[in-house]
Amino acid sequence: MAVHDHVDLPTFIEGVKKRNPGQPEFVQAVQEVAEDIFGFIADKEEYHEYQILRRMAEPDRIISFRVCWEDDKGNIRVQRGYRVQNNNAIGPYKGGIRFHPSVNESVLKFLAFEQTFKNALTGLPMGGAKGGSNFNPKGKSIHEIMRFCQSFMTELYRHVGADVDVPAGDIGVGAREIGFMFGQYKRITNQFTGVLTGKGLEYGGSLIRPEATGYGAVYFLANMLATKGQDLTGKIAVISGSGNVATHAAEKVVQLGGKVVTLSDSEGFVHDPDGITQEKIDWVKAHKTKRRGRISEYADAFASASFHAGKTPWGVPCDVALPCATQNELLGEDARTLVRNGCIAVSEGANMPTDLAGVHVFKDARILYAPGKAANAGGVAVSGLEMSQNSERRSWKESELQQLLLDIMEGIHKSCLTYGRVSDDYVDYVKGANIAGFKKVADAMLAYGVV
Ligand SMILES: NC(=O)C1=CN([C@@H]2O[C@H](COP(=O)(O)OP(=O)(O)OC[C@H]3O[C@@H](n4cnc5c(N)ncnc54)[C@H](OP(=O)(O)O)[C@@H]3O)[C@@H](O)[C@H]2O)C=CC1
Ligand SMILES: O=C(O)CCC(=O)C(=O)O
Repeated sequence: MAVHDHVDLPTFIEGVKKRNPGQPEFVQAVQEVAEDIFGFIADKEEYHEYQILRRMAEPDRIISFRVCWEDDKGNIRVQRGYRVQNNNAIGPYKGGIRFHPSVNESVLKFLAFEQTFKNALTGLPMGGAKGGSNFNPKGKSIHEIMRFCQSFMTELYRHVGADVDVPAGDIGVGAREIGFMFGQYKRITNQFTGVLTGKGLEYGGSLIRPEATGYGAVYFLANMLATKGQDLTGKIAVISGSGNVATHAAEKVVQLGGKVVTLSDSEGFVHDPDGITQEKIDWVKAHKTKRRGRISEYADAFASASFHAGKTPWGVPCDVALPCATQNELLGEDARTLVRNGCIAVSEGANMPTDLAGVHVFKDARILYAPGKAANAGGVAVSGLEMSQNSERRSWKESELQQLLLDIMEGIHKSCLTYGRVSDDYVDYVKGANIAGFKKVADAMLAYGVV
């Protein structure tokens, strides 16, 4: 057999940097994966010959388009929309849509790349994609949001479809925005299909999809703790974010006997040493989704809490941490603080919330550390189940879906053990998730030859 040139890891990363100038988030995501995959494929010639990792790190296509909409004062506004379709080797493209001023090609490419591995880990047939716009929903009226969503879909509709690419929500996109986009897709195409997930229950949505990402991240955490003979009872949890993922993660921690002491948003964090109970979580949910308020107002509503402007919550001593806001919100120094303060487990509800330096701190300290692509896969998994229900034209019971979510998170945890066990007492979950996700997609790509 011919022996093909093997580039080494530094040369590979240099190549990724050169081909993707000014895209630090994408380079970071690829580097984190490549650090593990290079070891795994060292003696596997076929993966080299067919340039599998190199091909995975080049999106199938990037669609970028203009989105025009009219604000309430009659001004014409122009935004940029994207869909990055990274890889559909194992199923239709699948992944959320983000509306946030920080959205750019680098951010969406990293998210679509990560999504490819995450979706493979779920065991369901879904490829990886991500989309969005630099549109800022904050401070916009509901009619402005609606007009923007309709305009966004007026271009996106030609690139998506129930068997082609199935978007869902992400930062700034919840059930309300999915409703506006689904309505516009239906109107343009005159078809009622499962083109989006995260829909309302009245029109094809799935039970427990809103809860699934946060709950799943806590199930993964519980699975990790169980390997050490521990559970969440009495554990102090520090959580960042106060959106969909953070509030549902908090809810599940409380249900499993833990005490949540922080939540945050982009302006700072609240610390409530008395614990953020279910009643307080319900207040936060209503505050964020209905009143569209800021987390600082939690400290006005609950006397036991203090607000820390411009700060992240990682300095608050805890047993477990769940970063559930955004990428690179937990840096190397924060990771060192968490470890120093006795944190024994970190489960990422957000995508790539820990920077590379932080990842290395957690690995070196040998604490239980689950990367987002494993820990937050519950959301897209239930999206996959929503697609199945739409295809069958029926709705499954909540108890069935709850059990499936538990089973899928346990399955992902097992895959991480299979590929990430380093010694009797240490599992590298990053390595486990990267290799398990890679192998499935890579083997499908090999089956297709060079395409
Ligand atoms: N929704 C889902 O099913 C899934 C989401 N994820 C990931 O989870 C994370 C949170 O998503 P989700 O809860 O859905 O989004 P939401 O829009 O519901 O909430 C986002 C939260 O993160 C905060 N946030 C956003 N940007 C920043 C920033 N730059 N700095 C600090 N805080 C920030 C927001 O604060 P503010 O209100 O101030 O902007 C808000 O509290 C993202 O990384 C997303 O990709 C992963 C898997 C599935
Ligand atoms: O449910 C989905 O399709 C997407 C979820 C998502 O965007 C993610 O897993 O990051």
